[in-house]
Amino acid sequence: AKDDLILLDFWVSPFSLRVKIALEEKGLDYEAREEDIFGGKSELLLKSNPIYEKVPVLLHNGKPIVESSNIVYYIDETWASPPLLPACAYGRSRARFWADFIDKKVFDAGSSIWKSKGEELESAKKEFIDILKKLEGALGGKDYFGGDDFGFVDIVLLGVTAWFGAYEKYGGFKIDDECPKIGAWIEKCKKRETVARVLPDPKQVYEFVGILRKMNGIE
Ligand SMILES: N[C@@H](CCC(=O)N[C@@H](CSO)C(=O)NCC(=O)O)C(=O)O
Repeated sequence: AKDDLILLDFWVSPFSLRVKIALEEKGLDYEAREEDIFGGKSELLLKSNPIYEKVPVLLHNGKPIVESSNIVYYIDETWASPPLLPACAYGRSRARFWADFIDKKVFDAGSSIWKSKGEELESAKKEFIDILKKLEGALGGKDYFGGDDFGFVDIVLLGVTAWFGAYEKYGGFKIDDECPKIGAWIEKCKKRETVARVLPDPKQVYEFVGILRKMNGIE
């Protein structure tokens, strides 16, 4: 029988976005079920991810897989083609290193930008750009992080790029000026049908961050 795939989702979550891109790349049908993460999480979410109570959660024939990079890894191991990770252990370890770096650094550094003003904002912006420069170094002259083909690390970073326009606006910088190779990589990835289909509208993300700023008392 066909696999039953349900994604417990939040439309603007960079982490949910990673899973959607991976599912699209594998050509899988899935149901994205929107969670109200501010007002009231569903019983299914609380039961499926009792430890963090966060989205995304992928339910595969009822079995919950949690943590977005981990879910993308599971998808790649469960549906082989097209491969998102290399076959060799060294290549996989390098991919997981960069996914972990992205997980630890990029979203939090970006959040510091819209959460701060004045001096704090300046240092948050510098920190974010330093992190992007390290990623630019990893990309080098390659088309994608893994080389010639789009894959795991691209997907892990792409989810967060949906918020980059908001970071640029609130931070007063242009990624194309600071990290031109990353800027070019983003444009290339956005041309992929599997990415274009699931990326939220940057204007709507910017408006959402405006709401978050109000919720956090930042004007
Ligand atoms: N490390 C996890 C982060 C998921 C997350 O923060 N999800 C947020 C929505 S997106 O910002 C979430 O579910 N927040 C609800 C809450 O914090 O209660 C992952 O990669 O899946």
